[in-house]
Amino acid sequence: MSEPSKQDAFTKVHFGRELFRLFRPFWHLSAFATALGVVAGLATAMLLAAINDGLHATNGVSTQAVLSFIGLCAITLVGNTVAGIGNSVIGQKIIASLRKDISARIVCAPIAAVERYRVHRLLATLNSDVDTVSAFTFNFPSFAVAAAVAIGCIVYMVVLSPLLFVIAAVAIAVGVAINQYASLRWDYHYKGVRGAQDELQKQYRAITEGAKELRLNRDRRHRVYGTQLSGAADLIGELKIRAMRLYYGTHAIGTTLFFLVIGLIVLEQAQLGVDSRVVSGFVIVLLYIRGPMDMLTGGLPTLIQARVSFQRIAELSSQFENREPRLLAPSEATPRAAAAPLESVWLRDASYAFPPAGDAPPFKLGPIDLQIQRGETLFIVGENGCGKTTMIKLLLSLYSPQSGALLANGQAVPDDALDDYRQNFSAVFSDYHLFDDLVASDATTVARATRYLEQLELSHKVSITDAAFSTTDLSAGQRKRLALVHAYLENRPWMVLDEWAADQDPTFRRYFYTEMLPDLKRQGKTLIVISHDDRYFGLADRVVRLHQGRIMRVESGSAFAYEPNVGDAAEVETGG
Ligand SMILES: Nc1ncnc2c1ncn2[C@@H]1O[C@H](COP(=O)(O)OP(=O)(O)OP(=O)(O)O)[C@@H](O)[C@H]1O
Repeated sequence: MSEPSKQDAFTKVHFGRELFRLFRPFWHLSAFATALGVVAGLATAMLLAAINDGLHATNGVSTQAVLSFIGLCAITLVGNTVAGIGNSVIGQKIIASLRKDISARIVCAPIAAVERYRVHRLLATLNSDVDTVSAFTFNFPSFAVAAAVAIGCIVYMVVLSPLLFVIAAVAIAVGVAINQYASLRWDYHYKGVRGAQDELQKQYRAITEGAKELRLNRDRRHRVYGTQLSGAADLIGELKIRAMRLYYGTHAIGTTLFFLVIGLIVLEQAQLGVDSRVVSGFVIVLLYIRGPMDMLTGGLPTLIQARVSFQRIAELSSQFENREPRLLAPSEATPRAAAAPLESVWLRDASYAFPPAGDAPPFKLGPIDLQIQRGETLFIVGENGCGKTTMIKLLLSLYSPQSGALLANGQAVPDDALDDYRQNFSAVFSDYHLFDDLVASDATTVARATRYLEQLELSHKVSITDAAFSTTDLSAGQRKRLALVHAYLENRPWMVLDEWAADQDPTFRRYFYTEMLPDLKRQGKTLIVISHDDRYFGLADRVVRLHQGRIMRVESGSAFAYEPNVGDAAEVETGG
């Protein structure tokens, strides 16, 4: 569980600058709405003055006073309406842009950074932090209006009676000091809340994605629900209760201060030598100013939460710094260079080490020296955890080598060409994500997809409807075949398949190795296949064997015997 102390390590963020950045695209509307809100606020203060004058008008209220009263009412009405609508529009636009902005950072982030950050923390930022900042930005222009009204009221109080104002100012200063203390405590509590929200998100994932395991394992079920999830939920509740206690305590003190000041002024008006007209005007203003003051102090929790959330977002942004800023530029803005076909890929003395975690030494791949030629069928084999997937992530430029280099056609790939380089590859990872729709919806694509569904023996379960698969509720092996349909449709010259055959039945596995791969090879595809199926190693051109992060051997496929009938028949009969 993250404690506030851990949160202190957050990247410090300049709150004002972040706010400015968010509001900048909408500054016209924001300035207009806020200005009208301020005008409405000042008109309201003038209405108070007019009411006070009316109350003490000995010869009745003049026509001019009535007209100006009506005028002020109209200004208040229009100003408040426009400010309210304008603020809502800005709030919604900021929410949308914040969501898109953070998502863009995730889409463009280095893969290693995304893996390190962890999904539950990303989700917590995408959900709670964005909502918190949105709640604040939504209210921000109203704070500005409330501040303007409060200032208008203060000016009116000074004009009415500097002496009474000094008394009120002392009370306001005490109120501000109390609020300042409360805001510091709030900040402390809310950082704790935010840490617990990460944990809660993690446990939400555990109870949804691990539903089956939890049903089977009573001890884990109690641990996840009874200790971890409930612990996080209770901690959030506890910290929020503490913070709210503080907030309502300070709020109540503020309210009492108001009435104490009013009582003091009314009680001591004779001693203070202040006219009753001034006193009543002052009391009206003090009663009225409570609304804006409540708005300002009530916004304190939102402000503090927004500050913490801004820090979270800034932390994410700083970790997701990317050297490929154009990943989301429209395709036409990044014309595929008339690059030569990818003839060879070379991992030249490349190495990659994961950051250390815990006491165990971090895994290091390499240095590795491996060249792959176009058209080759290369099997990458080795024990679990020897670095096969890490190596293909380097080959696909999803990880950057920490030493050595990745060369395409003998040349280093510059940062701005990495995305083009990757477009040479289709991949089905062992932890693949299955998209349920097709990227293109033209008739040719749909016809090709339908053909692949037939080829992969899925057409009795899945069809294409509105450029999407009719269902993805399939068995594990069938889902993986569907992922392969996407790879086929991409029709890239290089294909990477990470233990694709692992959950296929023996018949289909044999079909994959003996029919599909050779067929792809005949089409000129370069095939990089991670495999544990040693029975089929003989079908590769080369077999690269990794051991503990290093290439142990590179052998020709012909070094492995493949006996087409004996092994397969036995496997099919015994079910693998
Ligand atoms: N994101 C990560 N952060 C830290 N360590 C990692 C990460 N991913 C993998 N590793 C470590 O790197 C090592 C190699 O992992 P990799 O996935 O490359 O192995 P593999 O050969 O593909 O294994 P398998 O056959 O089980 O799929 C493992 O020891 C693993 O613990």
